[in-house]
Amino acid sequence: MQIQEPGKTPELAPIGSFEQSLVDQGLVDIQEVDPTIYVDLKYSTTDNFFGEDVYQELTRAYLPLDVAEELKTANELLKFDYPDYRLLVFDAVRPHRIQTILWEALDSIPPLNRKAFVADPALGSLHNYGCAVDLSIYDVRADTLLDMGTKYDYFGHLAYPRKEEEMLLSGQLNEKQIANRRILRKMMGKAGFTPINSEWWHFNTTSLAVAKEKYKLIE
Ligand SMILES: C[C@@H](N)C(=O)N[C@H](C)C(=O)O
Ligand SMILES: [Zn+2]
Repeated sequence: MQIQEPGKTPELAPIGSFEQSLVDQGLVDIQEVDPTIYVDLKYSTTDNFFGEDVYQELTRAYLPLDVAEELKTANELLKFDYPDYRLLVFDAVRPHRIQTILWEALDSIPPLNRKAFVADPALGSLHNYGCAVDLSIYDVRADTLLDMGTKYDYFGHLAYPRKEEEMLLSGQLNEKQIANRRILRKMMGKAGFTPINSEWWHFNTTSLAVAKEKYKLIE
């Protein structure tokens, strides 16, 4: 895993024209708002569910300033209660054209079920407005991600927050994994984010209707 460590991004290319266009549209690099947030932008690597770097020139995690500030609040709450823990972001704003690529990559799943894992590009994802973030918790002392019971983008019931009790009873998740997810939900919830039922790593900051009114669709 290649993590962009807080405060230094040596392996990243200088900001290119696409990232500059995000800045021009009012988005900010979240590590400029909070240099203690870690980033491992999975779709900018080949370590993702379809094994391709689809982000290409997008190498940093961007959000609208107000959303980035909410994320900073979540990270501050986390650090206050758990000084060794930091938020680690897997995905932030996601261009709409990439949403289509993700949607089509899962075409073995019928559209009605697929929506639990990837938002239908015909409707749009909150990521396309910078109003959703995918993340976990990194333990800086142990130098590892917390065990959440599945990898990022594990598309199945084991990743479903609403199935945690059932997974615990069947022995597929343990108490510690669920406790770790609860820490993430608690900090994100206090900062104003809402979890979804089907992915422990995904949090929204508003509804799609409000996002469409208030923020720009990133193409
Ligand atoms: C693809 C996955 N990381 C994700 O973010 N899914 C949600 C539902 C989305 O596409 O908005
Ligand atoms: Zn997401």
